[in-house]
Amino acid sequence: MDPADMGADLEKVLLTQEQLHGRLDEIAAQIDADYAGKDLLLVGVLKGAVMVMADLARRLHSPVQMDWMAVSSYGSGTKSSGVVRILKDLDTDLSGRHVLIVEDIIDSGLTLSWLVSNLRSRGPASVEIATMLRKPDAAKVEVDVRYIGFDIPSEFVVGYGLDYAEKYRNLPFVGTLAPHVYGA
Ligand SMILES: O=P(O)(O)OC[C@H]1O[C@H](OP(=O)(O)OP(=O)(O)O)[C@H](O)[C@@H]1O
Ligand code: HPA
Ligand SMILES: [Mg+2]
Repeated sequence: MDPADMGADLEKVLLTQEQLHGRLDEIAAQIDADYAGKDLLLVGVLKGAVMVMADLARRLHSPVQMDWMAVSSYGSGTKSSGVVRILKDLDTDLSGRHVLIVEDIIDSGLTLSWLVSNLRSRGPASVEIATMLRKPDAAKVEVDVRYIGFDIPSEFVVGYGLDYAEKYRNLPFVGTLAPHVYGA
């Protein structure tokens, strides 16, 4: 897709579709090797993780299970307050399971840090994280991440599942928005 298709809303492309897919090939191969002989449950975090989940899962060679959670931070306008509410819980019992959480981005880290301890309390055999993007300079809490696509600067990005006001998730690449989109 040409950035021009979304009007003049984009400022720059940070990661192309080819870069995202190339990195997913490598991560999928690592996951295949690490979980060889084990039953793996992928847990996608709605809605941002939809694209990475779909593209990662199709690259894996074992018949994984996929389940979804929807969570929401609340607090007055803050992005991730660290206080997280479950909007949709898993359908799967985690006892004894090898769980791999699939995320689009770790920004402050608050969402995942909460989610990891929530899922660990359910008696799984293991809980690890795969994220397409991470903003190391934005971390408010350290999260132990097993698989990382790319470290990126602390800029607000959209595309490949990531939204601004619920839009732009369908861009096949990751980019930044032009200032006029934010009303600047
Ligand atoms: O590291 P953090 O600062 O906690 O931010 C990362 C989280 O924020 C975004 O989700 P959001 O809550 O916006 O929901 P969405 O996935 O539906 O866009 C993103 O998809 C991560 O889940
Ligand atoms: O940079 C971002 N873009 C979109 N959604 C997000 N959620 C956390 N960080 C981001
Ligand atoms: Mg989001």
